Amino acid sequence: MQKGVCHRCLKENRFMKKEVCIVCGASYCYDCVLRAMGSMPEGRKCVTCVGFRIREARRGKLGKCSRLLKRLLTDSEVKFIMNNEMLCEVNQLPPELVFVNGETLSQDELFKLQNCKYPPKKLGPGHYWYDKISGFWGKEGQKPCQIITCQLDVGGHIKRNASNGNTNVVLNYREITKEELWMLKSAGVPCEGRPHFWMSEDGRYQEEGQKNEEGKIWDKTRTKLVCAVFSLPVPPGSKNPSGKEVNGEIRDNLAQKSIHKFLLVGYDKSGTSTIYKQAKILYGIPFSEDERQTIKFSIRRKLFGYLAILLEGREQFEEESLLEKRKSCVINRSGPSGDTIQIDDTTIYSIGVRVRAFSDWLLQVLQSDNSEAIFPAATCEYAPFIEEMWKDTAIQATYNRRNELQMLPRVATYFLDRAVEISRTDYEPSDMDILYADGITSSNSPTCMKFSFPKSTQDDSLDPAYRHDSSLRYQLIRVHPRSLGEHCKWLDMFDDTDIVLFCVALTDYDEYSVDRNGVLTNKMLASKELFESMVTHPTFENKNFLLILNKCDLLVEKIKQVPLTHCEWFRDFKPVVCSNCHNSTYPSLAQRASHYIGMKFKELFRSLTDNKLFVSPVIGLENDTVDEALRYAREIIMWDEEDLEEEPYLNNELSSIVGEASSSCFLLENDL
Ligand SMILES: Nc1nc2c(ncn2[C@@H]2O[C@H](COP(=O)(O)OP(=O)(O)OP(=O)(O)O)[C@@H](O)[C@H]2O)c(=O)[nH]1
Ligand SMILES: [Mg+2]
Repeated sequence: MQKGVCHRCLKENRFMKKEVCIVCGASYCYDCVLRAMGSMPEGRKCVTCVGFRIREARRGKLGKCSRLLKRLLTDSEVKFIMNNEMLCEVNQLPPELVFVNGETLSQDELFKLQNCKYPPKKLGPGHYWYDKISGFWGKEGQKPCQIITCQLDVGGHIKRNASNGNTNVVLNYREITKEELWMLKSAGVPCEGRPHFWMSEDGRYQEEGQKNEEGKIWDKTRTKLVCAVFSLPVPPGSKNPSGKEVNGEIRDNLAQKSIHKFLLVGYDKSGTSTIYKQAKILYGIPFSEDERQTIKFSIRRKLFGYLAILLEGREQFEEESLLEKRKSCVINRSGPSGDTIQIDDTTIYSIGVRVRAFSDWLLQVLQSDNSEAIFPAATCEYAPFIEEMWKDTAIQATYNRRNELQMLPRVATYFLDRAVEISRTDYEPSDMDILYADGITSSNSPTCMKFSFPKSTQDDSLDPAYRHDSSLRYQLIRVHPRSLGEHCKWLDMFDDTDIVLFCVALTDYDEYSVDRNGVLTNKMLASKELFESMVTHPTFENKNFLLILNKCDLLVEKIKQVPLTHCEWFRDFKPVVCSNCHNSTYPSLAQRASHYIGMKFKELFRSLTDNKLFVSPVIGLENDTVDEALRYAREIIMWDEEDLEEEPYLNNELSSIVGEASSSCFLLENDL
């Protein structure tokens, strides 16, 4: 039967949702489903399929009916049918299809497994490994996906290569995977040599041959964070035992869905940490005390750096004005009128003794190697000097000419305006300060946050089933490319990513940085190279990619100074110059440049994957654009979930519709 056709009335309507028989896969439209499926004593099966075993590929969908059925029947009817579907005997998993540590299960063993306190989630036919001592559970050849109840007497003995690890580190007979090795290292477990550890369910471990048992690895927040980033399981907490779930309780269809993962990556300084922090603020995820302290320290250190630039600028201005004075003296002496009027502004840029002493000290410290060590203590101690210095007329005069100081970044103004407040002992950074400050953690280790989207007005244009999705959880993981290794070789640790948010700084086209091999490279080309290695990475085949074109605000200014063709990849950018087109509906040069860059990435993506790249322009420092981009990412994942096996063309058809919902995305989607 052709796709999109109802198996009963044979009418074709590809946009109409259909309900599918869990045995034969036949799909029925709204008008036919009740006639074809009858009273559904075993759930959604054609009348002729009742009594037959379900198609195993559909086991994950047991108990999760479509919106169509919910529209047709009352809540309690749907609940009753779904209950039957999950609990009736013929729909149960046949034990002989489940292998644990290489051995097939008996009915008894399967019962034990399904009814223990923490049973495996989504158990279907297949080959699994189970470490009885720690409770680790996973699919054969893969990293652990869950920690289930330990000491269950099911299946055979675990094999060393059960999870296909190649780290030379053995845990309860099994060689662990590299993700687990990161986890152990994060917990401070010494993994040098070829150690064999014994680890119990509560995370206490002991190296073979050593007498002492070591503390629990699960007590460390860092370990849990690493687990979250690499999708490794943590012990089922007492607060949230999953024990009862398997016994047929129907939970909300959406709540059952596992967490959706967004992987945020971009070349150096493309703005990933800004977007990450923006997301935290947007979705109400507080910064931890640790993060706040780290950022406070970095703000203060930066402030000292900005002050130093001001001080150097002052010196320069002072010298210039002295020179100017000398010149004007010469002119005055030889002037025809004999006038002796002189404007003496040298005093404006000269500073007092105390400020000069402080200034000398600061410049010296900044140039020394151990400034890191001096700063934390020094910042508070010198707060009174900062105040005095800030009030100094010479400094203020220099600050007024800050546009001439090339070394001073734009963001400096934000912090310098509040220099006195920031250097006080009781200063605590606000969310805005954190956003404007650089970085989020002191190292470049991956960071992640779980969040859900608050309901917005835009959501009304979405499918009703997704409207109230505060129960849906998302995870944003920010990874620095440096921690992905050469050619992104560590990328496979993020194999369960739902969508990659690839961030590009639009202003990179005329900027350069030194690459791994010490060669000066155009940053846009370096960004392109990183994009290529991610897109072509074997584990990322067929992944959704959303290109985030960041720093739109800065592009507007830069494009006036430097043409886009500066970058060799953009040589054929020829915007039509239209002298009469000054009205606001006509796209600006920056908009056209950003379209064009988006299009270049789209072309590249299509040539590498045959898939469609989604694009979203963003200003990292403005919350609404970041919100829009993340919601767009959510929409893209949703289309994927709209059962693509039934309607594979949905993706393209919908993109323009949804484009309208996310206005800034629309611009690109439509034009390209
Ligand atoms: N004006 C403007 N500045 C931005 C924008 N996005 C980021 N920035 C600034 O660009 C700089 C780099 O941004 P980050 O978020 O630190 O970039 P990153 O990707 O984390 O860079 P790494 O530290 O190399 O990982 C910071 O000073 C940000 O404040 C933007 O959209 N507009
Ligand atoms: Mg950064």
